[in-house]
Amino acid sequence: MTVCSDVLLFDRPNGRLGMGRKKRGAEVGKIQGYGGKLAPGETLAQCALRELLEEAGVRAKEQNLWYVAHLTFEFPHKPEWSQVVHVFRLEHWEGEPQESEEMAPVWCDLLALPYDEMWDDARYWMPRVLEGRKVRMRFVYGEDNQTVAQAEHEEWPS
Ligand SMILES: Nc1[nH]c(=O)nc2c1ncn2[C@H]1C[C@H](O)[C@@H](COP(=O)(O)OP(=O)(O)OP(=O)(O)O)O1
Repeated sequence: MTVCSDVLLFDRPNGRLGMGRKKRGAEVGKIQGYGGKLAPGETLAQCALRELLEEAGVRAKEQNLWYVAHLTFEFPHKPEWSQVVHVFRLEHWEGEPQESEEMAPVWCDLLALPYDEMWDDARYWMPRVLEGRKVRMRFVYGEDNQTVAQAEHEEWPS
């Protein structure tokens, strides 16, 4: 299955979360973290920082990335969309997110995230991540490829 890294810019002092609105691809119009597919030979953290730079022009250090979620998305009716996404929270970075070919930056109020404009799974896992919990979940999307049909917590391997 495709593997992706994903970064959430956690601007705690200002009570906001930095994400981007997708300008192209399957998720056009959706608000989501900055991220993309793992390139050969890359670690998840390297991928996260590369995608953040490519999509938002923001630089950050690996030591400031916090691993917060392991998410498996299954699309039985569109298998090519199925993927595993590793989510990192970032609290320190350099620069202000800039619009790129792929994303337009969006700052969201941490207390009122725009779940209606995000992937349907976000409402299940993001509140937990924002509470500081580490999450491992699996989602199965329904026939419309837009609505979560099944959501479950998974065990971390011991
Ligand atoms: N269901 C979902 N919920 C969510 O919150 N984020 C998701 C998601 N599905 C994908 N993402 C995020 C993870 C990652 O940041 C990004 C991956 O999207 P894509 O597969 O479109 O990758 P890209 O086309 O950006 O990859 P590259 O071509 O490598 O840049 O979308």
